[in-house]
Amino acid sequence: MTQLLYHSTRGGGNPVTASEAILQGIAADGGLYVPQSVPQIDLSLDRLAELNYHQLAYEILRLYLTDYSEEELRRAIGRAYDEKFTTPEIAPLQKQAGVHFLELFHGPTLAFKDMALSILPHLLQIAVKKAGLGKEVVILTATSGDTGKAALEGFAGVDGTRIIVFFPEHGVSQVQKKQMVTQTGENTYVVGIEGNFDDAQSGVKAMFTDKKLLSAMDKNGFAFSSANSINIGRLVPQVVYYFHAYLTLVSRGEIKSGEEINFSVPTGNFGNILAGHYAKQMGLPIGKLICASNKNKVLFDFFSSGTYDRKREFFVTMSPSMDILISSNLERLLYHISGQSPGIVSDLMANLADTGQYRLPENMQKSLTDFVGGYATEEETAQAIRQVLESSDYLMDPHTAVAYSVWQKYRGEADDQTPTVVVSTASPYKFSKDVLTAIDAKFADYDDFALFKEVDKLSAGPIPQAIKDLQTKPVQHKRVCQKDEMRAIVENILGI
Ligand SMILES: N[C@@H](CCOP(=O)(O)O)C(=O)O
Repeated sequence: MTQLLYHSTRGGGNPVTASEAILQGIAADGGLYVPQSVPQIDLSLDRLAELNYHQLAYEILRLYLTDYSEEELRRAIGRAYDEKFTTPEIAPLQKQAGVHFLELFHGPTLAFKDMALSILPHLLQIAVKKAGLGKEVVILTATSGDTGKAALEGFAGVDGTRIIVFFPEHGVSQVQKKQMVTQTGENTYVVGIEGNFDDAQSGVKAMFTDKKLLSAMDKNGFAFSSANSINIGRLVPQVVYYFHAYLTLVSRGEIKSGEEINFSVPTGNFGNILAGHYAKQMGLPIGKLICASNKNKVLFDFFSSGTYDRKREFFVTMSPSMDILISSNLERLLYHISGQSPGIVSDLMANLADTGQYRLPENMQKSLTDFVGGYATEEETAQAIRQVLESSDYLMDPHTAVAYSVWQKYRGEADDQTPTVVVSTASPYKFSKDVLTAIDAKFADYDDFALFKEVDKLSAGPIPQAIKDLQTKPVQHKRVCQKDEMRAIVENILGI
């Protein structure tokens, strides 16, 4: 098979192999690695429909990670998708309320991030060996709630790595925070910041291109990588579940092979939905990718107007993982729809950095037809939770509820009856208080932990083992910093 190489969206440096891109996390010029071309599936959908999740993952991953051997990939897949997932299906599909929910929260941390962060540490360790790196890899991670815990779980105790997670001290759910600050493992560091996710992500990205810091890291035997979806090693495993959802519908006779379906995806950093876009580009029959935002509707405005404008009020919502105004992965989409022009992407990104906004040229705007933007207010999100519980006895978390609400509005407005998969990104247990308050205001007086039993009563399945004893677990991490202290914290942790 010919080698698939990866380029920086901003054109700097030479193309790199998949393992090099995964190891670096982000390109040296601050751009994101993108495949030089999106590979095409080389097996028929009918043949793919015969495969289980592991086999399917191999068939997708081998097309992107061409410098990994078959044995390396199969072993990594086997170790990633094992009994850490509470269902052998890995990503079950539930037909409820006129739609299909793709449940991606049956992994160890109860969020879709497990789908990629269970395998990324294995891919990274292989990459370290291939590169003969001889350095400790420091995984710098910014989180708005879910990535952080999934990354900690994936990298805790992994030889040759340290993981440092920055999260908004006042912008995640109680369960999300407790999941992170109780993380054990000598190579794990968790730091709250007095700022929002965008501050955390910008601080992390700046460190990746900070020459002085990089030189100090190098001298002391460290190298950075990333567990965020800016790392292509996060995105590729996410492509798999789009295929899995489609093929499950074919196997169940819900659709005919080749028929188009839509996906409604709750999105903040644009990584999840971009993985769906790659699946479509690979040949999966996807009609619309519905990009569902919460009250922080920067992506909705972008798709409606062609202008990206992050200069606006930032809201803390009941879907905190999507409280994001700088959607990193949009840069990759811009690269693809610009005809792979690093010059255009660099200009747009420079505008974003300098003025907080950019406007797409007309021809690029016309290339956005795969996507439909929509958003749900807090009240619409709560209403969706109530409505689906009442009609179908099915309990959604607030992120999933955003995607459901946006899909409903889109279907009505566009009169589009295409079978649809709502990507269900987190367990309702992670947001017990908000979920239950959406149903009955009396629950607003309780905390997340006190309400696990109530969630259990509402057919969400038994309280997951992963969070059963969370409330009483000892706190391991107490660091909190200002947003301009992130670099100093990293230097302190590494002793450089
Ligand atoms: N929703 C995320 C924010 C970071 O996104 P990522 O997909 O780039 O890791 C979170 O929960 O942290």
